[in-house]
Amino acid sequence: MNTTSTPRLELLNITKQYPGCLANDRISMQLSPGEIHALLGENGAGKSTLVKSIYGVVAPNSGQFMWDGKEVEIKSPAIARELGIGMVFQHFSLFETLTVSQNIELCLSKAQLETIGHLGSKISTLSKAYGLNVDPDRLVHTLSIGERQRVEIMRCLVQDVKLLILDEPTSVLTPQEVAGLFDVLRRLSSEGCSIMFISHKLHEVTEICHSATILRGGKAIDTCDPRIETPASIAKMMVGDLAEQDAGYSKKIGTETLFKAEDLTLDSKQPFGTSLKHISFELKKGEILGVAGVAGNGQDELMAAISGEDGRKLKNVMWLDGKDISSLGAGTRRSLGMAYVPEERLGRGAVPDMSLAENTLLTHKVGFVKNGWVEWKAVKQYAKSIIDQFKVKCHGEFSHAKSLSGGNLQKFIMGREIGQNPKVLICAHPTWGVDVGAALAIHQALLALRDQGAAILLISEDIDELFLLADRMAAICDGHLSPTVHTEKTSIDQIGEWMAGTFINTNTHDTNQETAA
Ligand SMILES: Nc1ncnc2c1ncn2[C@@H]1O[C@H](COP(=O)(O)OP(=O)(O)OP(=O)(O)O)[C@@H](O)[C@H]1O
Repeated sequence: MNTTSTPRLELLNITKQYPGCLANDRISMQLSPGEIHALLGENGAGKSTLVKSIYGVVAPNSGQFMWDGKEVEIKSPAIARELGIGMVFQHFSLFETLTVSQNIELCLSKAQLETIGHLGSKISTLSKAYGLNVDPDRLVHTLSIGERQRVEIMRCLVQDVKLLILDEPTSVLTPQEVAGLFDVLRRLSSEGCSIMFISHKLHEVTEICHSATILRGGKAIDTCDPRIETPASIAKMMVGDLAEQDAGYSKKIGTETLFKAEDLTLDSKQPFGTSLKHISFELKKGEILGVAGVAGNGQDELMAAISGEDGRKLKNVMWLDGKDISSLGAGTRRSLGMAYVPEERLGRGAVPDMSLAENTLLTHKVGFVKNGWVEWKAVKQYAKSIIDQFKVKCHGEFSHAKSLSGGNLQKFIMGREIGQNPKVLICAHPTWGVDVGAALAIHQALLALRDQGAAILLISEDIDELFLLADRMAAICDGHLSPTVHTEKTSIDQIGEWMAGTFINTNTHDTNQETAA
């Protein structure tokens, strides 16, 4: 990092006012060439708004940007890219039906394309140089989340990026993918590229960042050198003292079986998807079963099969409370007491252009419709109670889902599903993009639901969180589910080996048994 030279980027009093919300309040900061700078703060503190201003997506009301010492107006992402600013969003902005190469081509100017020459070759060269493993000819809809993120990073690299902005880049990556990403970032930094890094995972900030700015309520309230701080000391700067630490929850043993899958085998609908192979497991009343796995190993397909979103009518493979639900649609399964939190919060977890109240109505199958009429008063009250309980920062139950910050929408979706008191909750990445304080609240709500007698299936790539919350653990690899084991009787190493598929043998019917442990 070169702190003596002119800053690569300097922000002077950047202010952004949304109707009823001062998202950024006179923020000033600077970044040197090669500096990895963390932008930290609670959900809704204004981090995404600030980086969107830098990338020309949001127009600030006032303030100045200095780029390599000269004032610039960043009126659009195209102008940002011309300056050498690249951004990887929290919600990826790729066209699913196009290939990797076509997606990257779309954001390049004619002049850039001419300089690059053959784009596919450039992608392959950079892919090798940075260890990104991106195939230019793959269709985006066939890629896992981790792979899509690498495409987004590649999109920035082909443009000779000088400032790379990453909005919560590690939220859905496996430990191995995070390590790979950090190698890329360190290498870019050593080559003089500045990096702005938004994350709620504070141990990552202390590991990789050279500096940090902390936002609260739209204001830059503090700065620090994360290399000499601890995750706890940074958390304190962000949200004050946390009442309770998120560690050592007691483990429970489930009682009767509420949900059962037996020999669930289902071909993937996607050409590059993962077929489910002889999956059998039981979810018991009053327990959390955690499923670890590297993205793209059948988690999405398993979720779709259990929720009924897959749509294919099966027979005698899934039971809820003893009833065969294999052929029932998603809505009917919900009305029988199942609830889901999918991985993708905008689009599948919530309809972006609908209000929070309307989004609540869509998934709540009991109590909101009487004699064919929607009971709006009850819908509004329910949406409001989630907002209050989970401290969702928004302008009320009529805010559009898309106007919420990522973490606040996640809190709302989790609250909406937990609040239905389901018998069975199937949940992917419960705390994706959620700040430390809110993650604690979500963990406690999940545990309270378990303690009330619900059965919870937790699908996640965050092993630490699985070990913290799950009573039993399993791993999914290439569409096979490992045996399950009591969390206290296993280790990260064993689950890591299962994630790599060591449990898969030729007799796949035998792989789902409870281990002797
Ligand atoms: N388009 C919009 N219209 C109205 N308000 C908005 C809009 N976009 C963001 N906001 C509000 O601005 C504030 C800051 O949001 P922002 O997304 O920048 O927060 P954040 O710090 O990135 O949060 P998170 O960690 O949850 O992603 C929030 O209160 C949010 O509700």
